[in-house]
Amino acid sequence: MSALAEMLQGEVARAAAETLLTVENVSLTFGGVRALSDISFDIRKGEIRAIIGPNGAGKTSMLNCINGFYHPRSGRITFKGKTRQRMRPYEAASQGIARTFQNVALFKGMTTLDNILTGRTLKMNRNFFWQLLRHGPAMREEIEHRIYCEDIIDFLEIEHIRKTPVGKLPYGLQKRVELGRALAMQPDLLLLDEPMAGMNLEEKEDMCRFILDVNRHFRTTIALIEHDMGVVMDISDRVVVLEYGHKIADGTPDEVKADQRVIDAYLGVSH
Ligand SMILES: Nc1ncnc2c1ncn2[C@@H]1O[C@H](COP(=O)(O)OP(=O)(O)OP(=O)(O)O)[C@@H](O)[C@H]1O
Repeated sequence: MSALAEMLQGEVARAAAETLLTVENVSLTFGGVRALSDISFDIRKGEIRAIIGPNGAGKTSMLNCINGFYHPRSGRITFKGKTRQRMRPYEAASQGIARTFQNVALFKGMTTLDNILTGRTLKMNRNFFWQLLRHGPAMREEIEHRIYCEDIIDFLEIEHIRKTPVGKLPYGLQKRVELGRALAMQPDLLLLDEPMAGMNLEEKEDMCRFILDVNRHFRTTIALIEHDMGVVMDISDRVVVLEYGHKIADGTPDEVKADQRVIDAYLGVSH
């Protein structure tokens, strides 16, 4: 093999190794509404990838396709080298995709610790019988899961609310607990749907710091939807922009910021 061919092969292999998820020509419709039209982009291992766009652009629908909640009408999604046509949310979760929601989705009557422990469910090996007995291997396993969750609680600086029912917590802290539960799944890919929605400035700054820390400390790849452009441009490695279900731009924050179609979309210029 020539030196050039070898080099090219190396490049291809490296690019493949660096890509965690590929979305290819994905389309999704609801009755007459085309929520997504022929969308393609990728997410590289270790990056923070933002998905932005005006209201109704298709951002949440895209996350829902990635985590198996919606099944695209056409196109395909490849995660960790495995291409799938249809996948259910629990299969996506067991393969390493965790998710938080636009409106917090926690068990409001349960404590912070118990909510975060629910994130370990898929990691539990002992069956229901052992868990009922709370004895032997099941007991040991539960202790290990609790230690793991306590570490996450320390990491997210929420020790003071570990025994508080989450329904009693302010919204910003509930969002942090939800992040904790997703982290408890030890995901390869973390999907965050508007993690800073409804937060005040201080809460937003905290959440930004935690997202960056999660990315660096756990090396978790993150895809996030966020409306706050300052935040998106500050913390993302790359940004994909949707408008009316179409992809209109894809690149670094600087590239996207300078793109005329993006400027028009955000200023409401009709095409
Ligand atoms: N379950 C559904 N049934 C019918 N239409 C839907 C459904 N989910 C989304 N849509 C439609 O698909 C389009 C894209 O919606 P989506 O929620 O993905 O946009 P979005 O960019 O996340 O918007 P927002 O920023 O307001 O959350 C919209 O026209 C929306 O009305």
